[in-house]
Amino acid sequence: MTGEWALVAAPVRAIYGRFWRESRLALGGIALMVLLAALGQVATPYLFSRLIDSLNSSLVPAGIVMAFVVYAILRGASSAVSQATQYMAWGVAQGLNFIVGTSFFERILNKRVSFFIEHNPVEIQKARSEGERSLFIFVQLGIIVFLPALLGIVLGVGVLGAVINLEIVAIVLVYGAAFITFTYFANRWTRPFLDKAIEADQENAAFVGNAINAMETLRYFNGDKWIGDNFAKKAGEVRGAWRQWTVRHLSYAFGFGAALAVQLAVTFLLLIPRYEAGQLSVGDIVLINTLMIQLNQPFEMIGSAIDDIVRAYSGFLPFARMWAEPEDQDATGRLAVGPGRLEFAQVGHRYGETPVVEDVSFVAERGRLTFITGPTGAGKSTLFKLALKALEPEQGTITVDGTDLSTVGRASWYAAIGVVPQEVMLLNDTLSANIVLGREPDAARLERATRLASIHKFITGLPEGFETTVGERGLKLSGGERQRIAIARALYDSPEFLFLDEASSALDEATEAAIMAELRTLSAHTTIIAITHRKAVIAETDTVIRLKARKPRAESALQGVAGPAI
Ligand SMILES: Nc1ncnc2c1ncn2[C@@H]1O[C@H](COP(=O)(O)OP(=O)(O)OP(=O)(O)O)[C@@H](O)[C@H]1O
Repeated sequence: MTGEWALVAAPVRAIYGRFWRESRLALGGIALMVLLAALGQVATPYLFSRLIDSLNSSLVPAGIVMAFVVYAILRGASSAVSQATQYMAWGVAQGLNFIVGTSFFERILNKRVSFFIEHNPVEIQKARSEGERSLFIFVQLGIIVFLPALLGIVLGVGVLGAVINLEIVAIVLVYGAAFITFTYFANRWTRPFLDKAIEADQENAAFVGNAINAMETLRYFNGDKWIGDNFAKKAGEVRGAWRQWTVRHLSYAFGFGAALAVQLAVTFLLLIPRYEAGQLSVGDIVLINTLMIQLNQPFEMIGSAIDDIVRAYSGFLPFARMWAEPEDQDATGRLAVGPGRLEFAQVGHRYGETPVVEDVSFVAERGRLTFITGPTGAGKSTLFKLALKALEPEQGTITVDGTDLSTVGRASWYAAIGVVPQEVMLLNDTLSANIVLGREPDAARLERATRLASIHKFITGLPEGFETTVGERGLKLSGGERQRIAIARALYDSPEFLFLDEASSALDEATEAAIMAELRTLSAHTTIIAITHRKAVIAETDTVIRLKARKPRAESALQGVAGPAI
């Protein structure tokens, strides 16, 4: 299997496997209806041709009249079954959409941090919707095109061969084979344009995601035109590739038309002498004409389905690539928190070839705050990412009350911690939803956390209180308000460990001092580790880990207080 096929096969197998398990009964029912519709499509013209041949006198017997009525009923039933099949197929395929969407989302949730650094939401959403469309098309084509078409061909050819003659069958088959082969090659020749269009479209989605995130800043720099032009350039690439694809296909369409003209001409040249010789009746000619048109249809359907499949395959690639990106490996161990001792022992990490954290050792305990300081880019946030299991240490170990953190499952560790990241992330939802964030709602805990974070008065002073919505990324709030919401969120569950990454950088001195005082009272029961650039927040009794740029190193606490092991 080539790399690309293997890439596509993995999600297709997983998703269709689940689809089959959940929908096989409905799929079986649809297959049965398809069979009935195909039988009807061949049986009714056959019956009609025989009825026409039986009309050889001006007085039509009552039996023949009844037979025409039966023909009409059969025709109606066959049409009803084939319409109903399409709607049933549509309904079943909607079930597939549900499976694709949920499986993809589950998969994305387990991706590594690096995935979210490389891809923005618009790009991910675009890949998901295209992937969903492609997998839907494969099933839809299978059920309402390939299966009926193949049955139609088999039955139609059978009737033609049995009733008329094998030459006509051969003509139909040659035409069909030529049609499908030509479509296949036409798609191979146009595939590069298709891939280019889809790739450019996906890049454009990433570009739009980037631009929307930075829209406010772009405006202040008069960047609207620059961004608009860039978008138009990329959209132009998409349009150009589609145009080239379309022009090629148009020229192939004339080839198909010529093939059909040749097929019909040859058939009638063969038929007319036989009719003259009395070997064929008028009914036979009507039957041949109907069956040929009916038989061409499935071949043409298969041809255009090949078109759709090739397009869907290319459209599926961004989905498959994201599906294949590595996931976070999780351990299964559960953490039993004791006195709350977090220890880094000779921990090292590098991004690519660049060492960022080297040989860092320290201990964070309860009873005092632990601060990590150092110049910008020294690796402070990286140290947090290691402690938060967003990155794995390449050297050394991180232990929590003696348990190696690498053996602890994320869910277990995250149940014990609270985190305030450097960049606060708020959902466009209410203040309470942003603080509770899916945990058990509890008014008392909400009040306690917001009081500790010095934001309770502000929230209760709002007309809608905790039900106030905060806007996209929380942009209806000030930077300091967002930061205090993030602190309240981290404290909501009374965590055993609290990680603060420059959590008070946007606060005025008085608010910062008030929050720090609250945190100091909590430190008896919570291990608190904070990154800061502000010396004013550090007390004499705190532990300080000072990292140095490029060559990080942990130092003793300020003014001789027993500090970390280096
Ligand atoms: N995902 C990444 N890939 C490559 N390099 C990275 C990545 N994340 C951070 N770095 C680099 O690692 C170094 C340390 O980054 P880190 O964010 O840990 O620094 P910091 O000490 O927290 O800085 P600041 O005080 O400015 O927040 C920086 O030079 C940064 O450019």
